[in-house]
Order: sequence, then C-alpha cells, then structure tokens
Amino acid sequence: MELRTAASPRDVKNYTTERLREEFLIPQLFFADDIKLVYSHIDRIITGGAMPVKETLVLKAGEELRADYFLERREMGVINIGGTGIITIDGKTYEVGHKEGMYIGRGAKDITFASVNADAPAKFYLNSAPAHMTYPTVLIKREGEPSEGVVIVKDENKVELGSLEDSNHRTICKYILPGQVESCQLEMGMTSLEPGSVWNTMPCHTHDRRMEVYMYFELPEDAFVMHYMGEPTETRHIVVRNEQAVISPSWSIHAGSGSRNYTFIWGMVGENQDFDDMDHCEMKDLM
Ligand SMILES: O=C(O)C(=O)C[C@H](O)C(=O)CO
Ligand SMILES: [Zn+2]
Repeated sequence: MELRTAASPRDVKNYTTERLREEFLIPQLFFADDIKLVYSHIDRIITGGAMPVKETLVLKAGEELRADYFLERREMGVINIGGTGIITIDGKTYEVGHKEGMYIGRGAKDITFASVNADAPAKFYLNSAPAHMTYPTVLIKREGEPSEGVVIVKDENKVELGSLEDSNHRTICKYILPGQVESCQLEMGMTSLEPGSVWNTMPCHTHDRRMEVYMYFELPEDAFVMHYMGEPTETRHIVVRNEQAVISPSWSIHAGSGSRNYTFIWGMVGENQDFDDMDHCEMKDLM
C-alpha cells in the first residue's frame, strides 16, 4: 500500500508541477491481476483499483492497517468501470456490472474480486474510510428493481445540472449517501458530462468538513482534464488523464475542464455527510 501524508495550503502554493503530482495525483489505479491501494492521511481515505483478469484477487489488510483483515475497522465503496465482475464477501457472491457499485460494511472479512470474462475485465474502483459501526452491505444499480441486498439509485439522487451554453451540462448520480445507501462517513457517486460539456464543479466549492477524491475516466488516450486545486485565490492545475485519480484536501477547490466530455467518480470522507454543505466560491473571486 502506498502512503501519502497530509499537506498544508501554505506549503502547497510553493510546490512545483512535479511535487503537486507526487502528492495529489494517483497516476495508475488498474494493473492486470493486481490491487493498487493508496492510503492518504487526509481523513485516512484509501483509494484503490482492483483489476482481476485471469485471477481472483484477495483484498488484504497489509502491514499498514495493523488489522487482521481490511474491513476490520473500515467500510468500503466500490464502483466497477470495466466489464462485469464478481465480488465475493464472506462466501456470498455479487455480480457487479458496468457502472454498478457496492457498499461493503465494516466487519466483512473475506473479500475477493474476479472478472466474468478475461477479455473484458472488471475494473473495481475503491474508496474506503474508517468506520465506527456496521451498515448493511448492498449492491447498487442505477436502474432496475430493488430486491434483497440490491438498491436502485433513487431519481432524486440523479441530479441533472448545468447547461451546454455554460459547457457544464452533467448528471450527478449519488450512489452512497444518507437516505440512499447508509454508511458511517463515506459518500460516493458518479458524474457524467454530456457531449460538448467539459466543465465539472464550476462554480466550484470547498467543504472544510470533508475531503474528496476524483477519479476521471471515459477519456481517450490523448485527452485530458485540467483539474484545478488549491485555495480559491491560489489555484493550481494538474493534468489528469484516463483512469487517474486526484486527492483534494478539505481546504482545496476541486474542479476540472476537459479537452472533451468525460465521466468521473467522486468520493468524500470527513466530518459530515451533508452533500450540500459546501463553501461556494464565486467565479469572480477565483485567482
Ligand atoms: O460536477 C459536479 O459538480 C460534481 O460532481 C461535484 C462533486 O460531486 C462534489 O464535489 C461534491 O462535493
Ligand atoms: Zn466537492
């Protein structure tokens, strides 16, 4: 597991491009038949990718957690951005399709990831946070009928906003948050931009009570998103490419403009779970 420490805004404004990328960018999440995990001291979020191709991958706590198993004191959200995969949790199997997700509650011991078809492997994107109690493990689908252990994202949690005129027409699909899928602190969802729209999260915001990680995907190889971070009057950019993630401390804005439309997964962890609790930044005040 790779470890990242927290960073002060007073230091970050002096960072070079290289240092900014070292601290905040996760350049590769998906390695064939491997699990990549990055542990950040910022609210102790773990961001990762599991890409089973021919093998079944076992999620291990590693030395860093000093735990008997990964979710001994943690909860986890998963969204599959690849082909259909299988997540097995303490002997129970869940088939997780493209853009379907899972919330896995604290205490789940044996977790494995597999793909249904090695030619179209699953790519499980993971966010995990410390947890104080166990909420039910569920499979999360965007459409369909709910059933035992399967939750459908409610219409009220598919929020269309922005406009083509403002180059920011997009839909925010909220997978894990209170009233949808209960968790101790983790919130997760996916935002999809319409063709011709390139801006996410503009007008932008900070939220002093939560940190956030963005993972951009559905970008062709040569395309990129200019991800903006930093204090609102000390903005910096990081060039982010397909399937890369970027860590945003609570004091930092997090927004992006792409060379074309794209999709991203956001995950938040921290003091509260109030999605709308944001410190809004007016565009005229950004520097
Ligand atoms: O496009 C957007 O706007 C977002 O997706 C915003 C994120 O969900 C976010 O930053 C929540 O705090
Ligand atoms: Zn945010």
